[in-house]
Amino acid sequence: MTSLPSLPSDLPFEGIVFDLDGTLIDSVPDLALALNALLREEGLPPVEPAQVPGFVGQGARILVGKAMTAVGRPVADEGAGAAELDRLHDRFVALYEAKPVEGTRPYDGAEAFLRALHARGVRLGVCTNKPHGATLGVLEALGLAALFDAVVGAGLIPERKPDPAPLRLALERMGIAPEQAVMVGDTPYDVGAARAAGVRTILVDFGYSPVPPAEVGADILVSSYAEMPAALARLRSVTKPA
Ligand SMILES: O=C(O)COP(=O)(O)O
Ligand SMILES: [Mg+2]
Repeated sequence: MTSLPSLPSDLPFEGIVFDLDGTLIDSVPDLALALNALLREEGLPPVEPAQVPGFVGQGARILVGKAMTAVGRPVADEGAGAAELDRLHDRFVALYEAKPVEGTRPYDGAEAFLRALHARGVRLGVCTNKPHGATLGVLEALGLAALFDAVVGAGLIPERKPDPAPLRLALERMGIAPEQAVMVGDTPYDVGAARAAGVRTILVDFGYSPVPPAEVGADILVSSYAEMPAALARLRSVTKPA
């Protein structure tokens, strides 16, 4: 049996909410597959997988819009463009939901870290801008769904990160007060939501942040899941977000 990472003996929080794409899982392979299937149907050229991280983090509609711009057919999100973007978004989500985990994998050490926290009785949640149905499909397919007390994906409520509302909903469902929580994410959208909700933050530097991770303003920055136990211990000196 794989041994679980050792956590600090005294944890300075009761629950952790994780972002999904770019934080727990590298989902770009399947996002790129679905995007390119959509572009092919539209008679447009494909995007390079290396471009896709720059599209992820603000939800599927923005992802599709950025891809359309990248292939030279920008769609304005107003008037007739908004209806066109709705159509492209719905088709993208259908294509993605049909094949969400062909190449998607948790980052090294992420699953063992989740299992160690779960075994310690820490309450766990997911708060993502990925559509809610697709989020549940990915977590089930990767065998991670049972580890979480709350999963909040896009569409459950109208607001998306960096608005704090979806994070607050996840915490409410976990039964955790903001000051007893930590948010682990990869972008300014995660840190923005957490600060607005009064939640401490850990940022991973290997995700899809559009700005340099050190400039995002998280309380603690880590470069791998191996660094997480020490990061959790350091949270003790982070009393509340600035
Ligand atoms: O933009 C998305 O679709 C998902 O992004 P998130 O899991 O990083 O919130
Ligand atoms: Mg993310």
